[in-house]
Amino acid sequence: MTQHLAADSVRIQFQQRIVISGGFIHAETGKITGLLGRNGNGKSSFLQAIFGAIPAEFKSVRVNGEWVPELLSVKGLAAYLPQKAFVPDAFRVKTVFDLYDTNIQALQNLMPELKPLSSQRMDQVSGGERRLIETLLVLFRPVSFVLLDEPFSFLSPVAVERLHELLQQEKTRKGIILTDHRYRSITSISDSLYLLANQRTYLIQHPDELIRWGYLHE
Ligand SMILES: Nc1ncnc2c1ncn2[C@@H]1O[C@H](COP(=O)(O)OP(=O)(O)OP(=O)(O)O)[C@@H](O)[C@H]1O
Repeated sequence: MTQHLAADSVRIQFQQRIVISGGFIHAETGKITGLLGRNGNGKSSFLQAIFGAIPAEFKSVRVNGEWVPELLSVKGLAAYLPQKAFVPDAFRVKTVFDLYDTNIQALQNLMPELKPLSSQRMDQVSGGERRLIETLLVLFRPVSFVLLDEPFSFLSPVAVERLHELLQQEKTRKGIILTDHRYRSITSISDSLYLLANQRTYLIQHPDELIRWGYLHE
């Protein structure tokens, strides 16, 4: 059965400054929902507030019509990839996959480049390798929804391609919300697309709207 996640009336303020006054997004299992926006427009804050990692002045988050105050408090519901690295440096890659109950061998078959990394410590892998590892840890959580903040950062084109394939594969089991500045990656993979601008989210129906809102040049 398709599951639905709807967040609306999201209002986020830091001190006196309103960052988002009317945030709305809808995601569902089987689909990838892309979120675009210029630097500082509030994409990370929006995802964090929906997940429950930061407080919002106001928000309404519903899953299948039921109000859920914090996604993060409901077991098996959602997982979130923060923009910044989150796995401690001293952990070995294999240990982290074990802790996350993720089958590293199955992933290594899909991504052979992970093989030589499994015995390395997190602070010994490259920036792109670390990003990929942390993205996979979150993407493969046994949850209904994943929220991914800039999973393509630091990734080489071939790693981006592989991650595209894994996202397409995982969306058959999950609803995925994705934000990144590699906008072509987002537009090519998303089933629905939102833009954050002027403190609001807008559902984008046509790529031209990205130009009209000043996200892209003509
Ligand atoms: N904890 C905080 N305290 C005060 N201001 C904050 C805090 N977190 C974020 N901001 C501000 O809120 C605004 C939105 O930040 P956010 O990181 O959500 O934007 P973003 O769209 O994800 O940006 P980018 O694409 O550059 O990562 C920025 O102006 C930022 O400086």
